[in-house]
Amino acid sequence: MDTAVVAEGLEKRYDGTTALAGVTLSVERGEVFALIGPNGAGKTTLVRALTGTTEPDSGSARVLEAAPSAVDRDRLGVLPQSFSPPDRLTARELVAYYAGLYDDHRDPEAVLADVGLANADDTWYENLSGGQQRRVCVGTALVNDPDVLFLDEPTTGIDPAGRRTVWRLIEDLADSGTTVFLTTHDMAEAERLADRVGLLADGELVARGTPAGLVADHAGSSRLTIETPADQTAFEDLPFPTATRGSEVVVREVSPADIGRVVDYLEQRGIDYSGLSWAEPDLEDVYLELADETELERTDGTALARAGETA
Ligand SMILES: Nc1ncnc2c1ncn2[C@@H]1O[C@H](COP(=O)(O)OP(=O)(O)OP(=O)(O)O)[C@@H](O)[C@H]1O
Repeated sequence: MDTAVVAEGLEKRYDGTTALAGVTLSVERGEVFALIGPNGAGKTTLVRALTGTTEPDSGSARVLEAAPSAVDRDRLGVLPQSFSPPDRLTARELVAYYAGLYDDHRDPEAVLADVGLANADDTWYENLSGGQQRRVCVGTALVNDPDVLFLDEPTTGIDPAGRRTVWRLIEDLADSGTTVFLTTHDMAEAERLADRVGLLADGELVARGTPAGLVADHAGSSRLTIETPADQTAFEDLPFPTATRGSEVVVREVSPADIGRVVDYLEQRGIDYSGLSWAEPDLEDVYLELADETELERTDGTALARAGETA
């Protein structure tokens, strides 16, 4: 398979902040690649470096075998994280306007219908809801039927049904051969859409792989979560590993067939519980395993800073 997007050793610093600390990755043609990671990890900076809207300090990027700023614009679609089209154009006028910027483009009416805006197409952009505005923006990014589409948090602010509309749209584009590079905080979105996922933390790509591969490598086993005032010691005779997490006890390596055994154990020992839930590990567990430390450091830091302020 040919490569559509390549980053080699990309570094970018802003004053004292390292946004990208040497990122190397490649995305094959027709692949959907999802970039996940905490706030401030460098995702938008990486998208900007790959689309030619920021210059890296070092390293290089290629899209469709060209430097990002030299890619044929007809072949590239970009939805930036912050995108403010003119407020006093209707959804229909906006999509038609962006269509007019390209030699070849899709039918704007069909694009509006695809993003679920066929009924709001005569409303000024400024009067659309946040989610409707984001749908218009998604429409403008793909109106030229690009070969490579960068979507920086495409479904932020879009309601659950609308999110599924956008997901189906992305799936259809991928089925027709479009390469999609997506950033998202929605693990269900990454897991559903992506062939491969990359996890960026502090400007470094700390893990990459298929969603299933990442889950197998980093997310641990299935778990039964029990809401209970009892702690782990009440569970020590269970033949499964357990851990106390706040007001819950988490029992690991429990298959669906074992749930009955655990419930019998609770009943026989008279252990109080108010809820039970069983879950397979998923991409969210991968994220929590690999990126949670960044959050803990950050929140600890904030708490300490606050303590210092009030002391
Ligand atoms: N133009 C800029 N000037 C100064 N610092 C910047 C600039 N752009 C990004 N940064 C910093 O670089 C780091 C990475 O930011 P970036 O926006 O790439 O993160 P992100 O992963 O996209 O975050 P989010 O999930 O919140 O969108 C942050 O610390 C941010 O403050």
